[in-house]
Amino acid sequence: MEDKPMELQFITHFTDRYSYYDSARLALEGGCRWIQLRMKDASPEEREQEAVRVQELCRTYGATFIIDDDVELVKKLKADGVHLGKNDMPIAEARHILAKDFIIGGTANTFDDVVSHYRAGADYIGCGPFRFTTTKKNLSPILGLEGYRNIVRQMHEHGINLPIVAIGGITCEDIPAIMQTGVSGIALSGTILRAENPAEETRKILEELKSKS
Ligand SMILES: Cc1ncc(COP(=O)(O)OP(=O)(O)O)c(N)n1
Ligand SMILES: Cc1ncsc1CCOP(=O)(O)O
Ligand SMILES: [Mg+2]
Repeated sequence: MEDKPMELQFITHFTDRYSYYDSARLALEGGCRWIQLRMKDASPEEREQEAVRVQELCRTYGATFIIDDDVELVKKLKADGVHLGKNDMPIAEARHILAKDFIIGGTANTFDDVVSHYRAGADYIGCGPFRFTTTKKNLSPILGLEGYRNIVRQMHEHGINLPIVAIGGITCEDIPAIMQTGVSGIALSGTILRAENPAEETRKILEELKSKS
């Protein structure tokens, strides 16, 4: 696992105002150093083209570059890692393909999900949703602060040490309370892209995270 700060992962999103590439660029300009390229409705060709460009951009900024869902593309481009959910390749299979050289993140909604990702060799957990969001379809049950507290407590009780990244509907104002639950960081998209100045909003979020760590 790379030694880069895990406090903030930006998830790319295509909006009326920004392309996937531009969304990543704005987060990077604001100081985020961990980008996940997530392109749900794109063809494999479009995804690869955009991945090459965003990877280059991440290199320029010295940022970690994760690709959502696509293990083969991660291997082909030598991205830094992949994020996998319930409907994606199982983490154990991805670990077999990618060996120890790549970061693998897994989505969890329950403590049982965390345990199975831990055993399968995940490097971090994307845990959510914190609250309702329109960025992702077919959301799992909302966790809220209590959900994170419960999962973190059970992890301590079972000696499971894995970074937990909270995700889903998170805004800057939520950060103090979310970080208090014991998670390691947050992943977000919408609140940055809805801001009048996304780079400035990213900076504000990073400041808030810094003051809570
Ligand atoms: C950091 C992080 N956490 C969770 C997810 C969700 O992944 P998944 O459940 O596979 O859903 P999609 O993003 O593929 O729609 C994520 N991408 N990143
Ligand atoms: C990939 C993913 N999984 C749950 S929410 C989400 C996207 C980010 O959500 P938001 O735009 O609300 O920050
Ligand atoms: Mg997925």
